[in-house]
Amino acid sequence: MNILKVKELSIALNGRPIIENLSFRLESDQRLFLQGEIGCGKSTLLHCLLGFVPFQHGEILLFGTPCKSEVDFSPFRGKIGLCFQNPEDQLFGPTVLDDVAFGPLNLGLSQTEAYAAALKAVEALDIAHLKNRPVNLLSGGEKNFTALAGVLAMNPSALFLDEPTNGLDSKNIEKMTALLIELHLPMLIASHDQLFTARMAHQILSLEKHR
Ligand SMILES: Nc1ncnc2c1ncn2[C@@H]1O[C@H](COP(=O)(O)OP(=O)(O)OP(=O)(O)O)[C@@H](O)[C@H]1O
Repeated sequence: MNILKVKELSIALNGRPIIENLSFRLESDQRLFLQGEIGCGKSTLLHCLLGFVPFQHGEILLFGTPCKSEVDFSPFRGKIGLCFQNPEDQLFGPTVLDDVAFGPLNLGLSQTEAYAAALKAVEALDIAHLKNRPVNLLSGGEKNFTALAGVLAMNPSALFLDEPTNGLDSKNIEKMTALLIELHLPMLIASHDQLFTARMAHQILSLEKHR
C-alpha cells in the first residue's frame, strides 16, 4: 500500500517556484531519502506533504486519500509523525515528559495513558534520564531525541524526518540510525548526512534547485 503518493506537485513561495512537477511514492516498507543542495526545497516539501505549506498544482494522497485543505490533512498528522529540522520548533515543554505527552493528549488519550505512552517513548529512545528536565535546558542533540520521542509517543504509521542527525555526534548518529531501523516504519527523510543516508536509504530522491 502507498503511504504517500505525490503527482505532478508544484510549490511556489512568494511567487518563486520551489518544487516543480514532482511525482513520487512512499511505499509501506520503504525508507526514501530526499537530497539536494541547500535551499532546494526539502523542508518545504515535507511541510507541504502534511498541509503546513500550500501547493499550487498537482496531487497529494496520504494513505490513498487526496489531501488539499486543512480538513483533509489534519486526520493524518497523528498518523504520520513529522520532525522539524529545528527541534525547537516543536518542543513546548515544560519538561521532557510533559512535552512528549503533549501529542498523545492531543489525540484524546487520558492523562494516565498519555504519560504512559510518553514514558514508553523516552525509554525506547534511551532518554528516560531526561524526563524531568525543562526542555529549554536540553542540548541540541537531546532536543532531537526529545522531538522524535514526542512523535513516537503518538504511535505513528510513518515518519517524515527533516535532518534527524543534525547536531548529533558520531556515537549518537549510530544510536539514532539503529533506533530508526528498529522501528520498521516507512520514512521520508531529508538529509545531507551521506553516511547516514548510505546506511538507511532504500531509495534516494534528488531535488533540483530552481533559481
Ligand atoms: N516562507 C517563505 N517564503 C519565501 N521563501 C521561503 C520561505 N520559506 C523558505 N523559503 C525559501 O525556499 C527555499 C527552500 O527552502 P527549504 O528550507 O525548503 O530548503 P531545504 O532544501 O530544506 O534547505 P536546507 O538543505 O538548507 O535545509 C529557500 O530558498 C528558502 O529561502
